[in-house]
Amino acid sequence: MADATVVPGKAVPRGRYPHVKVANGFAFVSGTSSRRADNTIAGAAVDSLGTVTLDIRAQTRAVLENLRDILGAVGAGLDDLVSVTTYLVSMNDFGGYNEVYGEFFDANGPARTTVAVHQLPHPQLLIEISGTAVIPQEA
Ligand SMILES: N/C(=C\C=C\C(=O)O)C(=O)O
Repeated sequence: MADATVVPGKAVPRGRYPHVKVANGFAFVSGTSSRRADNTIAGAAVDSLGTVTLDIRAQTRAVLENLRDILGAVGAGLDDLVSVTTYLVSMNDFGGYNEVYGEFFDANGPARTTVAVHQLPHPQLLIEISGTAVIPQEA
């Protein structure tokens, strides 16, 4: 059986897909950004002149916190992730991303793949992460 969940209080998916799908004890989390429920983007600031400042560290932190919240909705957490795939718009952001990632995980964390992509679904997004977790079973 597979259960699809759109998590209340999180940014509404901008397409016909769930935040997370549960199947056979695994939680498959859709690509997740730093977008907030009000559609603003953590780690993106626009000043009065319209100058946009994007912060990979803030975006990475917000993405991982969003993943944590989405996993929490299906009884899992970041520690239950077994695999993640990270999409960066620029490998110039790899250092900042990697630094914050290391605050959340160590070498016992999920298997990880990081790739650069041409674009993400909003011009202010620098990073998106998808992942798979094993949901802890109650004894
Ligand atoms: N996962 C997708 C987009 C995510 C965007 C966001 O979280 O802001 C998708 O379109 O497949």
